[in-house]
Amino acid sequence: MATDGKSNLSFVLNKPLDVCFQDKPVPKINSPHDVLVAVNYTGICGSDVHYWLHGAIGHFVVKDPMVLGHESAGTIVAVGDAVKTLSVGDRVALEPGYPCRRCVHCLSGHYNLCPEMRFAATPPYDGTLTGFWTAPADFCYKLPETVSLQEGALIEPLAVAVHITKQAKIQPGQTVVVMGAGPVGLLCAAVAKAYGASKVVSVDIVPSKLEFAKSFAATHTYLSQRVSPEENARNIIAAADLGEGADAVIDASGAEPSIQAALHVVRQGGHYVQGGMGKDNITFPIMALCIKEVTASGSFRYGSGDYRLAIQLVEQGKVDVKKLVNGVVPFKNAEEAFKKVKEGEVIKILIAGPNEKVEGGLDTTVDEKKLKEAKASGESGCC
Ligand SMILES: NC(=O)c1ccc[n+]([C@@H]2O[C@H](COP(=O)([O-])OP(=O)(O)OC[C@H]3O[C@@H](n4cnc5c(N)ncnc54)[C@H](O)[C@@H]3O)[C@@H](O)[C@H]2O)c1
Ligand SMILES: OC[C@H](O)C(O)[C@@H](O)CO
Repeated sequence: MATDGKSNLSFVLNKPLDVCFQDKPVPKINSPHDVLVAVNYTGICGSDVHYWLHGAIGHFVVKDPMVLGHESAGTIVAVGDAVKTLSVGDRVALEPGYPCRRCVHCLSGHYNLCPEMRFAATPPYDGTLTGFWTAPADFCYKLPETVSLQEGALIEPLAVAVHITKQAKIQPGQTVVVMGAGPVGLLCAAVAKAYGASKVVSVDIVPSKLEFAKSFAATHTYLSQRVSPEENARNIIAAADLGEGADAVIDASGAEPSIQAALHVVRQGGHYVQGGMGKDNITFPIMALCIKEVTASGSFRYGSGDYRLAIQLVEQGKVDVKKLVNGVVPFKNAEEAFKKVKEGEVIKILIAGPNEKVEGGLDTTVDEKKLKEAKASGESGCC
């Protein structure tokens, strides 16, 4: 496809709360192993919203204008000479971070830990809210015929959940508690179920999120109370009849009270996984970790095999990512979509690529009032 002279409209963050649309040059295929993709749909992640609001996450600071977005699916429009696995017209989920492939972490199979990672919409690298995107072919995953491009945009957060849930080492029949019922927590709950968990308990501070969790993947839910972490933990164990405690507990909230309760919910010898990213430092119940011999793991993004497994879970109908999507907005309404996510009015909203036609609107099902109350009380663990 000839892309010379084509428009490549992109959604650019200049500085906090200052965004614009820019027509950038269509990127060139610079390696014979790369492909050029027309982006069809992009989801908004909490980290995109955080950059939009604050211009930084930890030591990643937006110093120059940066294109936002990293949860995308698209259609191949050109391939480099060495590409054998993809052809023009293939629909793909985009894995948005490219490691160096040479360092000790890459060579040991943990490329998500590569210090040279170039991750979309993490400064200084541009993101995928753009018309055309170049990528190494092996970081573009062909979607099966039964998986739509909109579902394809949800593969990124699902891969995050796959990676988190893998660390929890769930065996068939085990019990799992997931703290937080935002997109990542909901997807962890669904993956835990797909891994064979017999009970999956979703915990949140917003009732409507728990209602949705019950309809999505949770077998039990618990509305966290303003009581001690120990008491919340006892209540969770009682509510789901977890006996000595849960075999595995995943934090997908990043909130300190949730992390504290998690260490009291997990059984002796159980697994705890930190998926949520909240404050850098918190008070952590280290005695519970020690005395119960809990195996605790961190989880960051995704690595070998996670994208493929995420796509299989969708293809096999084990995780219905469509249910998370409240609506699709045209590219020109990207800022409006960011506002909706910020206000907690949606679970997942997709922004159509600049060359995509969009029908329909937004379905806002989340209990906005409760969420605002929670945010005002400082309980939310968003990064
Ligand atoms: N580890 C990774 O690679 C990775 C990748 C993406 C996102 N994240 C992080 O995962 C977390 C979840 O992402 P998300 O997109 O679902 O975010 P989100 O903000 O939509 O979801 C967080 C949920 O936690 C709930 N919550 C807040 N305080 C709570 C408490 N005390 N107890 C129980 N629940 C509570 C909120 O109501 C919300 O539903 C975020 O912290 C995000 O930064 C991590
Ligand atoms: O899904 C990937 C995550 O959004 C990113 O790693 C971000 O949260 C930190 O850079």
